[in-house]
Amino acid sequence: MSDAQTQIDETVKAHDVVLFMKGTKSMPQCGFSSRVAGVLNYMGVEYTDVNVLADEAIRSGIKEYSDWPTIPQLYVKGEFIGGCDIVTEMTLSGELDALFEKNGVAYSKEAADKIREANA
Ligand SMILES: N[C@@H](CCC(=O)N[C@@H](CS)C(=O)NCC(=O)O)C(=O)O
Repeated sequence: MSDAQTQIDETVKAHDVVLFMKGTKSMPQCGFSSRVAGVLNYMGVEYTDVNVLADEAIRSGIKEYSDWPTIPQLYVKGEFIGGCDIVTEMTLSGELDALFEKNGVAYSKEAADKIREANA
């Protein structure tokens, strides 16, 4: 594995929830990243953010790692979950709640319900 692949692999295995994004969770620099970070922030999920704009090798490396062409990318327990569209759909369908519950990731169900109510 290249250095970037090793670094990515170690990061997603060391933290329960990791979001590769443009910018940071407190200052996203792209609407798609902002949306996923916003959902996780609102749901009170503890997660590690990796700013791909800070490292070109990670920006290209994460696409190779997941075989997914875009950023953001959400990982739970080392597994690639999806980007903005998938995470949005999973939030609205309740699949994200189920995924967090299955993996013992703490989140606010009340906040998730509020997102669903607002988008009903
Ligand atoms: N439909 C995508 C939207 C994300 C997207 O299109 N990201 C683009 C623009 S931020 C991207 O990562 N392009 C490759 C790059 O900038 O390296 C999703 O669901 O996440």
